[in-house]
Amino acid sequence: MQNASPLVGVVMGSSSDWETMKHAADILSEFGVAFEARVVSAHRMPDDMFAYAEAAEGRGLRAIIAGAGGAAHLPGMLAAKTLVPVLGVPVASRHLQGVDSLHSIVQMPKGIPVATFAIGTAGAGNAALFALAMLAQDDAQLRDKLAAYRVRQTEVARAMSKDLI
Ligand SMILES: Nc1c(C(=O)O)ncn1[C@@H]1O[C@H](COP(=O)(O)O)[C@@H](O)[C@H]1O
Repeated sequence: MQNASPLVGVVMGSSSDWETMKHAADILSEFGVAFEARVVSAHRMPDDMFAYAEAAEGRGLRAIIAGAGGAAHLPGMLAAKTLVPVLGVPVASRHLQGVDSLHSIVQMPKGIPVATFAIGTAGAGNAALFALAMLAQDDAQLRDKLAAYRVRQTEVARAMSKDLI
């Protein structure tokens, strides 16, 4: 669903974040929600990052999932420049395992919120599920798909017991 007009932007500070962020993209694909994936570094391409944030609402984006590692300023800077909700994903960093990324994203000053998720792939997946839950507020079909996803997940969890003694 990368050709239809995107509803969700999946952005990241570097292509090295894609291993993590593709877990968000995979879930959006699974649910058939149009999205785009872009590298938009606040540090390395600040003007592009500003332009992306400024255009987001007019382009019809309903959520931006932003992943970054280390001094992870991207989600907060995007949030500073747009009213589109920003969902921050701390990417695991080489030396500090993403605790630095988490703290960078979660410690926003009052007034500019970033919804912050867990470090790594679980956070990326949950950010996508959260974006879907927001979109499902006015999309009954999507709501049904989310409900079915939960049912399947429960079945998988229940089946786990059979492998135990
Ligand atoms: N945190 C940021 C930002 C930003 O916040 O603007 N731009 C790049 N980065 C991060 O730098 C890490 C290393 O990047 P490289 O692998 O390209 O050296 C990545 O996790 C990226 O998100």
